[in-house]
Amino acid sequence: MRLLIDVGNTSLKAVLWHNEQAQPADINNLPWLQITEVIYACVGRSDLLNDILVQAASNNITCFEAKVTKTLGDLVCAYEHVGNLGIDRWLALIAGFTLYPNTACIVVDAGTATTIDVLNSEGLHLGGWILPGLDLMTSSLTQNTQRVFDDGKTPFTNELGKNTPNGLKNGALVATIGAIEQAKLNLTAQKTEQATQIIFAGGYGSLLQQQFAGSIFDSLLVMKGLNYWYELTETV
Ligand SMILES: Nc1ncnc2c1ncn2[C@@H]1O[C@H](COP(=O)(O)OP(=O)(O)O)[C@@H](O)[C@H]1O
Ligand SMILES: CC(C)(COP(=O)(O)O)[C@@H](O)C(=O)NCCC(=O)O
Ligand SMILES: [K+]
Repeated sequence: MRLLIDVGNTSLKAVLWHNEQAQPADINNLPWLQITEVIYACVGRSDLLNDILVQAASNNITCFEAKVTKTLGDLVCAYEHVGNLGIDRWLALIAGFTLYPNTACIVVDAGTATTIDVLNSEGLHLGGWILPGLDLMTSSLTQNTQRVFDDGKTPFTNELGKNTPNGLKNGALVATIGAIEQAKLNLTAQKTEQATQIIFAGGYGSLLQQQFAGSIFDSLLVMKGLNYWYELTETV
């Protein structure tokens, strides 16, 4: 059984991977006797991992930290300085490429930040964008203006706003939708014949997925990426 950990900027997520399936993990009560290895990725506070890594060491369990490399199999990273790309983005790309081989993908991870990454059907990462996540978009406006307010109950929809919370929430949503639409243009410019698969992950992934017909939401995308990263890296 593998322990997979993804430390984001809002929360640490952990699952136990066994028989090709994820089970929820209680990080305060881990079944160390059954864990064979720990594989983790961190873009958030690395100190959140200290306790778990100490426990793993005292149980003689090896820990692997996933890192971005220029290539992984046929997948090629767009960044010149690959160490600057968020590992969560790379893992989501690894999962997208593995789950949808020979298919152009737009991978959207909507958490604290919303990242949008474009991958062509050959596995070439063309690049991407980092946007404030939906909550950061709205809070940056309410915190830096006198009169823009949220009421804590208005949902995000794609309609025109007719009051302030509506204008605020919907503005954040359509800005994000617009960026994803813009990402699609980068693939049509590449004359990709096959349809593009849009894949969503992250806390707001499910909400965004509903805006794009034919797209999918995979709450475990980064975890699957961790598993594939480990399997592909070990065999190289
Ligand atoms: N059902 C949900 N579960 C978790 N987070 C959610 C949910 N709906 C919206 N969110 C928002 O998603 C963000 C957290 O997403 P997550 O992918 O865990 O972030 P990160 O990877 O940055 O830690 C927060 O802004 C949170 O308010
Ligand atoms: C963009 C991110 C903050 C997203 O993190 P998250 O919203 O998942 O917490 C993370 O991928 C990151 O720190 N990236 C480094 C910069 C880059 O990817 O270019
Ligand atoms: K993200």
